[in-house]
Amino acid sequence: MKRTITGLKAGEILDSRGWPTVKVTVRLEGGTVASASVPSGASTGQFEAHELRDGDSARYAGRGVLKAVENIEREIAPALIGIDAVRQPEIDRLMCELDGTENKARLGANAILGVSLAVARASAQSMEMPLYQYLGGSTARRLPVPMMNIINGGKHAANGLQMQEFMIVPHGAPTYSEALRFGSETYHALKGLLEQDGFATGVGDEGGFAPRLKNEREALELIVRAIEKAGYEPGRQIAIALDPAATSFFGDDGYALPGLGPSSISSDDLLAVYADWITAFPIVSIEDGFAESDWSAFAKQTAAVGDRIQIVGDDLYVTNPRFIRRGIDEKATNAVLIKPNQIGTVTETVAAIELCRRAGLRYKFSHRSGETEDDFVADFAVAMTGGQFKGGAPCRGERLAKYNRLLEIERELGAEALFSSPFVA
Ligand SMILES: O=C(O)[C@@H](CO)OP(=O)(O)O
Ligand SMILES: [Mg+2]
Repeated sequence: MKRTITGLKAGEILDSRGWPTVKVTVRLEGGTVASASVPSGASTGQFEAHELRDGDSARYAGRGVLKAVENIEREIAPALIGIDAVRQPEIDRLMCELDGTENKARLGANAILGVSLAVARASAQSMEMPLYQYLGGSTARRLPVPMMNIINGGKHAANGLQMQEFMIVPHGAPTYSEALRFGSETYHALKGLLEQDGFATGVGDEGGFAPRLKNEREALELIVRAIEKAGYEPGRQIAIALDPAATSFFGDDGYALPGLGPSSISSDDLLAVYADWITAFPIVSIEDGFAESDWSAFAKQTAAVGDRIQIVGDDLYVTNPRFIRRGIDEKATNAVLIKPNQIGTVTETVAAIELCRRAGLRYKFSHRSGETEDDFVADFAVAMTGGQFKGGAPCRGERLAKYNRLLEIERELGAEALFSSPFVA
């Protein structure tokens, strides 16, 4: 089969927040054509690979991506045309070298990732292989536990909650499709409770509800009630995961959580708040519980409760082996969040995961809050077998693209599909 790259085209499309993002189409000799688009975060880590924006305030308030598009067509395309699309590591390395910066600032990580994803998809397609199998090999068959964000706060909603994500984790379900059903039923039960209690049921960026609650603890109480109302056992069947994205409420005075107390609190105080919640609620995972600069607080939490729950670094590591290595040395967390656009290529994402595997760290695949209908990350999660994927609420097209793709993969695998909880019950 001929699969030499013969063409690369790019264009601007809109993401789920209505901001522009990059879509890339690759053409191979032999006729294969495949596209991929790039997501975008709101609570971004300081050291994420650089998302190139035009800065021309007359278009999309400066957030256009025409420069990234131009970089793909004028610089990346000539460098890649003629290369076999299966040579992913070489293609990704060539793009990094062409960019020439530490964080992909010149060509843009959004330009580079778009090409990297589209090349992988085209290559898989040219071999008539499902993407998860192409990326993970013929034995890839583990479906992830979905972590569904059903109450949004922080930078994803303007509702006064400082913490960003309150997720349900239906890890006690027998299969992925049953887990999705458990989660969706709980989502609807929560909507009923919010209506009953007189709260608004509008949603935030990831499709979770964004009610004006008193504080974060009330969100946890509501979720437990919703799990029970849907007929499930909190903890054993459906647990809770948090992503406070704490950098976004951290300042010179400490952590500002006005719903929980009048003044900012210290890392140790916040550690105590989490310790209290872990006892009171069935929490199995906390991501970015502290600011990305507060490494010692992560390590303290991991030492204190890391044998009971998962402590995840997201903004802390930005899917970058350099920071993950520091996390390993300092025993900062026992898990790593994986977002391909934080690092910028398929090959480097896999390298980050390999590092986690060698160090015995868990890893959790993730969407971004600004998403498109592209479902690449669903296949990627199955390919890498980490057993967990967070994709927002079970509603809205850009979130469902991933959850529904996982349903398709499950059907395709049939009796060979595996599903098991990475969490202690
Ligand atoms: O913090 C996160 O984990 C993500 C995804 O849920 O949010 P964002 O894409 O805004 O960084
Ligand atoms: Mg996060």
